[in-house]
Amino acid sequence: MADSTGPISLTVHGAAGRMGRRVVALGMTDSSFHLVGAIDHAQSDHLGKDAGSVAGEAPSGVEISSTWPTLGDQTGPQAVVDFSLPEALDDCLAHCVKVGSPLVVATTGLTDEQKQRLSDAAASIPIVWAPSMSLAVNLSMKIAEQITAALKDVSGGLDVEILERHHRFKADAPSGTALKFGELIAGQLGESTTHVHGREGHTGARTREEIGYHAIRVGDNPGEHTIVFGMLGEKIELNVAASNRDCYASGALAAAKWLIQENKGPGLYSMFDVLGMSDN
Ligand SMILES: NC(=O)C1=CN([C@@H]2O[C@H](COP(=O)(O)OP(=O)(O)OC[C@H]3O[C@@H](n4cnc5c(N)ncnc54)[C@H](O)[C@@H]3O)[C@@H](O)[C@H]2O)C=CC1
Ligand SMILES: O=C(O)C1=N[C@H](C(=O)O)C[C@H](O)C1
Repeated sequence: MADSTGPISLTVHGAAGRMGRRVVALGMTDSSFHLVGAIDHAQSDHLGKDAGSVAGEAPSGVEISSTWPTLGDQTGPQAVVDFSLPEALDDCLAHCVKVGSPLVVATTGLTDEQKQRLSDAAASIPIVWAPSMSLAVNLSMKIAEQITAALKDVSGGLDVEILERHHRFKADAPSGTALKFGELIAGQLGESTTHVHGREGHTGARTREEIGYHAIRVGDNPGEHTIVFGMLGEKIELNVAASNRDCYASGALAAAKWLIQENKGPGLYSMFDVLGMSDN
């Protein structure tokens, strides 16, 4: 149970997708949650089908729909978990603000304008937003910051390159996680850091200030990031890899529980907050 008022009424946005299905499946087996809504695109082939069945589980009694569930006079806690597409997020945000629902946003590839709308919405509802809901990835981000802080002034200079590998279906590049690693590492390196996406042709020698990003798309890889800290004479490679998508799905559900159990007010929270890894 999420708290004394009973299980969290869970709505999954993007429920028919690769991630949405895993959130539905894990949410159904967790007594802290009661699945009440499964939203997907109005043109989805899965509209009208049972969300549990689409997820490969027992029927849930909840059909995949393009309209939001009406929770009526139910007084228990509710939460929305979003794994969809950037262009789908605005409607989801508007709905959550309208009904006052806590929201977990996992979708990546957001525009600057969308990030601003997320911040604006967080003035009225609690939102967890993170490019990776994985414990191992978030811990690796903290380790990457520490390695950078320790090596940034190393004799001969430090070169940081970020390699990410994902399944062939991924729509955005580089991954939201790679960008977040880069942002955190740049925070340690300093303001003159530049971000270089791939290299081709006569690029000249690498500068000390740049972070390089390389996006690999292969098969069914559920997500892997390697941060290379190269020096003259030696290197460190920090590798974090998912074996399947459940690290993200269970992280998102943990974030929804955290919002409810900690009784979080309006605000924009990160997985560092959820995992107790924030600096402040
Ligand atoms: N933060 C994290 O830990 C993770 C984030 N992601 C991100 O989550 C997102 C989804 O990833 P996948 O599940 O692999 O993609 P997917 O393409 O399999 O699923 C997206 C789902 O959203 C649905 N959708 C599209 N338009 C919609 C609309 N207007 N309303 C409702 N649903 C709509 C699609 O029909 C589809 O079912 C991506 O941005 C991905 O990068 C993925 C894994 C982990
Ligand atoms: O699309 C994916 O699959 C993933 N997307 C996220 C990202 O862009 O960082 C997180 C994870 O790596 C899987």
